[in-house]
Amino acid sequence: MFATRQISSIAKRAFSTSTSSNAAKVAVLGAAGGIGQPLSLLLKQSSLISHLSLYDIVNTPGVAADLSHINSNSKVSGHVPDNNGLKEALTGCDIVVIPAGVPRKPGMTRDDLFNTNASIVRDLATACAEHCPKAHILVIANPVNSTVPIVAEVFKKAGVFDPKRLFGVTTLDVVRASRFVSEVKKVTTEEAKITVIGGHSGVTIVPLLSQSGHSFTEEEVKALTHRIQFGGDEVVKAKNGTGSATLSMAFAGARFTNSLLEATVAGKKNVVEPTFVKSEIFAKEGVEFFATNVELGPNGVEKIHPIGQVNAYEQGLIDAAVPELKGNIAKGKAFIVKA
Ligand SMILES: NC(=O)c1ccc[n+]([C@@H]2O[C@H](COP(=O)([O-])OP(=O)(O)OC[C@H]3O[C@@H](n4cnc5c(N)ncnc54)[C@H](O)[C@@H]3O)[C@@H](O)[C@H]2O)c1
Ligand SMILES: O=C(O)C[C@H](O)C(=O)O
Repeated sequence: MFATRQISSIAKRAFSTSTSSNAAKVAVLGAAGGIGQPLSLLLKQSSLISHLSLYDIVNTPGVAADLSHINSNSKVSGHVPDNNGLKEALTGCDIVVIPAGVPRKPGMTRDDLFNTNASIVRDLATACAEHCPKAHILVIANPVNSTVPIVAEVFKKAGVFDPKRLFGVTTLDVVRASRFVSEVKKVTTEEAKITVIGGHSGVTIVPLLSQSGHSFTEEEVKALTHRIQFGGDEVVKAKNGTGSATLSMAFAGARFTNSLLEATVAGKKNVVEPTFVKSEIFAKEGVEFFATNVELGPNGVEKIHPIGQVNAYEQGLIDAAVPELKGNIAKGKAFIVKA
């Protein structure tokens, strides 16, 4: 009893209270986890964040206390479920990033996480729809191809869905693609900007190497494509049962969040990031969400870039991705619509 009360009072405490009006309240849900902690550390460095609100079912008071000693200007608060912790974490939020959920172990697909993560994401989305219906929602929790439709359906049910403000975070795929291509072509990562479209799992991850400006042998294309599509498996295998990518994901999640902050808070123009959003590109094929490069603006999605020119090999990859994506999206949607 004493311990619970003590945790609650610490949990509600906000630290380092300097704020700026030209900055946003950003919540990280799952903030005490493998991604959540380094992501929160990276976001603590942003001058475009006035309040970093950390929520998890455990341990956020400690994470918040620790981060609050960093002398950047944002306030940090830590919240757990006690005493309306989720409501407090979310109220007034401009951006909510969701890495809450279980990660893969070797031998699992991302879809194998659905049974656990679908309800976690549904419940967090329900709270967002109630307490910060206008916030931009950035979904990291896997399987992204299904969890993004879950958030959409929850927001639709609550009558607050704005497709311009819902993003599946696929940034790690382009981060990996850039790194892997830079190694093969012996160029800097700035010289290896790779467009990746589709979704975020296996064959739904479609790198468009032909648009990179580099030339590749057929073997290089096949090897790079496979490595980009299954890069997550490399990390899962190397971590040997202790989780999946956390540090590179924190880097990628911070990159996307910072780009959105630049577009929404700082008014920067021509901010483009790849992301899995509601899109017309394959809507006729029944694919409601699709990742392409997206221009971000003050209200979130400003302009969805077309796929552009692809070669026959890439067209084959797209043809394999579309039916898989359709099934993943339908599964997420059905989880809410029939509930
Ligand atoms: N989109 C991507 O590119 C990408 C990349 C890497 C990992 N992921 C996914 O991100 C998720 C998290 O990975 P991780 O390595 O950080 O896992 P983790 O287990 O280290 O951390 C997850 C955190 O979520 C918390 N949590 C669980 N249920 C919660 C709830 N209802 N409310 C709030 N918090 C809750 C846990 O307490 C834990 O701290 C996984 O689903 C993983 O597959 C996605
Ligand atoms: O591979 C995973 O399960 C985590 C993540 O989706 C990744 O791409 O690293």
